[in-house]
Amino acid sequence: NGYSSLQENNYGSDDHEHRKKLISSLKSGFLIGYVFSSVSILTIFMSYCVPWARLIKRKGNEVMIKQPMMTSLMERQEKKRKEANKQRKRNKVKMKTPMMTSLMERQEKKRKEANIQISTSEKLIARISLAELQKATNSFDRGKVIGVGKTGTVYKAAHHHLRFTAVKRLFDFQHLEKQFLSELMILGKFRHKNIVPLLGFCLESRERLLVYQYMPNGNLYDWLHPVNGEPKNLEWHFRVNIAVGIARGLARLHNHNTLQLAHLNLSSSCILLDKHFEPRISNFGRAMHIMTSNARIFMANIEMGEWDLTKRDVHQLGVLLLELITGEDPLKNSEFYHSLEGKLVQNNCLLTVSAALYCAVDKSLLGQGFDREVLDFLKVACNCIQPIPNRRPTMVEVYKMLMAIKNTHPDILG
Ligand SMILES: Nc1ncnc2c1ncn2[C@@H]1O[C@H](COP(=O)(O)OP(=O)(O)OP(=O)(O)O)[C@@H](O)[C@H]1O
Repeated sequence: NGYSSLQENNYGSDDHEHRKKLISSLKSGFLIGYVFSSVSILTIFMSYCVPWARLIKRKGNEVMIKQPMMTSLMERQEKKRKEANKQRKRNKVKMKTPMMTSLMERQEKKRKEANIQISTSEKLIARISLAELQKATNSFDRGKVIGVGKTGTVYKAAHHHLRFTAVKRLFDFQHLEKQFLSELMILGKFRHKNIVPLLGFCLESRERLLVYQYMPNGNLYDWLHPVNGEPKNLEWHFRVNIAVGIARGLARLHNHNTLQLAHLNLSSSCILLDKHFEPRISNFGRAMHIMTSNARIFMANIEMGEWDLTKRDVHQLGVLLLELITGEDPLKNSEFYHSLEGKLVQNNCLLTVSAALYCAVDKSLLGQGFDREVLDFLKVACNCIQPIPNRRPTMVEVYKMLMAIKNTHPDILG
């Protein structure tokens, strides 16, 4: 039992020793395992995370580097695009500018000039309201129409203070603005017994109206060429007086001290007759300043005689004198006037031509004791229509020649 208990004791201490060793080896193994696995996990973690981190960092850096480059590049491109757009616009403007600007400038200049002319005219001629003219013409009643011209319709208007006037309502103001202003400026300045008096004007929205003194005997054309052959006898002394009056009015126009003008649109239809058959020249829409036009022509080095505007008026008056004495309508019988001019060129002899022409004279004028004057009148007319302008007399000379004829019988008209 003792041996067995000793053996048991020996065996018991060995077992204890062995267990201790086992535990310590287990502990160290466990520690090593723990350390190893921790290191492994850390290594694995590092091996994954660090490259990512680096990549992110690099990318971040790249972005940070790229960003300013990109931005400046884009900015430059944007700037270039804007610059190109601006340049394109500038080119467009450059292409348009000379034409557009000059057109706009001219329109603006015209508008300013028109305004100045209107305000100048306002000082000379009364401005009348459209409402008043509507009232005076019964709202432009057709029954009040006394004539229709190329530029407008003329109405007889009744006013309480002016009695009767002739109101000319222009058709299309945009195209006729120049004529309107021309009439205003000229008739505002010229007051003469042989020029139609302009009493007022109206300028409202699109309406342009001119108000003249009413001429009860209408126009000369209607007297010389009656409609439907209605006999309208215009006696010799009336015809002479009309011729003298027209020449007087034109001479005044050509020789005014501040404003010399050529009419350039003379015909029997623009000669109005007042109640005493005194002629009044109308239609100044085409009139021109002589000095300005002559100066321009002189600078262009063109022979003055050919272009002297006053000589055109003299020619037109010559045709009118022939119309007065022959009764031939220049609009319907242009052949008569052409053949007459042809004869003048061929013969250059007024007496022969006048003798031939004498046959064409209105028969009602002959055999009344004025045949000599009728012949002299014809000579004046032929002188005025000379084909070479320099050979035509001046308007003052025409006036004097006609006055001499009239004065042969001064008692006729008093
Ligand atoms: N002040 C007036 N008094 C009386 N009748 C007038 C007056 N003004 C014009 N008339 C009449 O109206 C007609 C037309 O006149 P207007 O001046 O418009 O005609 P026009 O001679 O053809 O001129 P335009 O070419 O400028 O139109 C004249 O022929 C005349 O019979």
